[in-house]
Amino acid sequence: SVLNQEKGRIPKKEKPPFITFVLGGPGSGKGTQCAKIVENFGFTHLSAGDLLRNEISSNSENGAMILDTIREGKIVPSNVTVKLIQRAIESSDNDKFLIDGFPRTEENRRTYERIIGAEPNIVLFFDCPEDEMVKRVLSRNQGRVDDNKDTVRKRLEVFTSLNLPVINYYSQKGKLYKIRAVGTEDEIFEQVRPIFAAVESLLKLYDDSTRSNKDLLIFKVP
Ligand SMILES: Nc1ncnc2c1ncn2[C@@H]1O[C@H](COP(=O)(O)OP(=O)(O)O)[C@@H](O)[C@H]1O
Ligand SMILES: Nc1ccn([C@H]2C[C@H](O)[C@@H](COP(=O)(O)OP(=O)(O)O)O2)c(=O)n1
Ligand SMILES: [Mg+2]
Repeated sequence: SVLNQEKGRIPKKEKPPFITFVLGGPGSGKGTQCAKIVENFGFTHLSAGDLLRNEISSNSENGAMILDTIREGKIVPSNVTVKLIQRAIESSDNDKFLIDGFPRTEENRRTYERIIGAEPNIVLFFDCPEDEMVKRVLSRNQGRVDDNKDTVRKRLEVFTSLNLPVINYYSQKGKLYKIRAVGTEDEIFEQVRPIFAAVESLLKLYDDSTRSNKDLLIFKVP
């Protein structure tokens, strides 16, 4: 945006976007609940896993490496994932995003902060018992190479060792909204809805003013 100003152009986006990170173990229902948030609150859903799977199917230079990593239940190098997210945000006209399945490691988180130069406004955590997550993943039926017993077991280990520290980090920052992710999809969404209803009314307030400082957004969710 500094470059844009030097060239005398009007920066495309004067107001910083509203960013929600959506976290939770494999099968905790992130994608399912994101679809409901999109429908009810007009967010743009960016699934890190979907962006990576698109790279595999479009035969990009990193495709083979990404496929191997996903099959092993490991985490793709952060610069690859962050660049895909950055491209998706910049090519969108929306100013509110759900970034689903990211950051999965502290290194993911720090790389995002370094490249994007911002923190998320809020973070959702879908907290689900392991046996329920395994049951859901194994009956997902989307033809995913990682939806098998072996990979899900590895993914749960990676989740506990690498993603829980990220969740604790945002909890300490007061940005974490923990959802008890058991019950029907609709029951779970009734825990999600009040959070975004509060976000919506605050965004309306700031849309009428400058919203130049995202730190002004302090959420008190009922
Ligand atoms: N509350 C729920 N109860 C039962 N099954 C669910 C629930 N929410 C999602 N599912 C199913 O579980 C699987 C995993 O959900 P998904 O949204 O893909 O989770 P994630 O993105 O966290 O891996 C999908 O097949 C989905 O239809
Ligand atoms: N930040 C991320 C997100 C996903 N990945 C890779 C590794 C993950 O096991 C797979 C699948 O992620 P995805 O979010 O689609 O998986 P779930 O919806 O949680 O089942 O993608 C990654 O390497 N880095
Ligand atoms: Mg998902």
